Amino acid sequence: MSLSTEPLAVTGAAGAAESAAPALAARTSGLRKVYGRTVAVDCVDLEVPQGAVLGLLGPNGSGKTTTIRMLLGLTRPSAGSVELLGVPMPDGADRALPHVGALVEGPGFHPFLSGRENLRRCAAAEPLLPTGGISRAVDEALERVGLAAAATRKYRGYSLGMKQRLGLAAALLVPRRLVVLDEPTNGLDPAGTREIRGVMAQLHESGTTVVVSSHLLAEVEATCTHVAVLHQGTAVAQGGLQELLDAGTPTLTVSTEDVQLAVDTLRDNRIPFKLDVDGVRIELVTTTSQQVIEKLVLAGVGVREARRERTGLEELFARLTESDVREGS
Ligand SMILES: Nc1ncnc2c1ncn2[C@@H]1O[C@H](COP(=O)(O)OP(=O)(O)OP(=O)(O)O)[C@@H](O)[C@H]1O
Repeated sequence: MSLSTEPLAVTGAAGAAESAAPALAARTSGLRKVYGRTVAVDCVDLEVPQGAVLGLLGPNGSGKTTTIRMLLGLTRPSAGSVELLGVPMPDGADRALPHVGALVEGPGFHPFLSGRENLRRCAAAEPLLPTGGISRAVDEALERVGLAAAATRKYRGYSLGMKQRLGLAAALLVPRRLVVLDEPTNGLDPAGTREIRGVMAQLHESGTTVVVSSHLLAEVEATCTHVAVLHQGTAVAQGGLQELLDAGTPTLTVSTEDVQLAVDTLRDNRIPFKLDVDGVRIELVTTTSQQVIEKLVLAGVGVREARRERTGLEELFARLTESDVREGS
């Protein structure tokens, strides 16, 4: 991935963020945050390519929210640097943030105002939104997150999913170059999750860069083009999702009732394997799944099911979360 180190020309109120597109929508270098004795984030070099949907993946407490807060200038790094849309943070916050929509740590809405009234207040504080455009922007944002029908209801009567969607609507009041979402589907039912995914897909199609944190691999796999895996505050993997998925050694799990015959066949063919719950598991290092299946079938092994699995990212993420479970026990 090429890095743009060129300083961007600063023009007008929004400065660099408006004048040219940096190669990376966000970048951190040697990012570190310490709270007392807790090192929440350490040595994180994050690169968010323009137009990517980057999943910040990691178990609870791995530093996702802290990283996002530093990206947005909500907290100052103890060490290292952050660039958002080509400008340094937090000092360039006034220039970058009008182009960034964020849903972090539950939005602060007024409980006794309706969803629409709340959004109008948010809209009035948007530097890029002219006063005359507020009503339309609010209605469009409500429509986009599926809250148009509930727009006049008081915020305190909203379900968790509706509150989350109103937060997303606030983040989408003006076209953004970058949208940052911290665990946006937390606590949502499947329908709410689908709606948030739909909005993310729309953002991606329109060229908006998205950073979304999650502790769920499946969630990231379903929505992201890129991923960065955090573990105990450090980034242990980063890159294109497909690249990472392809990086590990694939394995083939063969379910069979003829386990002994399968074992003998694999030994005869010098194919390393492990016994699995209902069959054998083969690391596809020197052989392909087709070759393995052919050898087993020719030897008379009744293959009930054969599946390639445990790709690079899954393997890595499993290792992370398993080590956390051990540490916690
Ligand atoms: N304001 C704070 N003061 C003290 N410690 C903090 C603070 N914020 C975060 N931490 C600690 O920093 C570490 C990383 O926390 P962070 O919230 O960034 O992780 P996370 O990956 O977002 O977790 P989760 O998935 O549970 O939201 C944790 O050990 C957390 O307890």
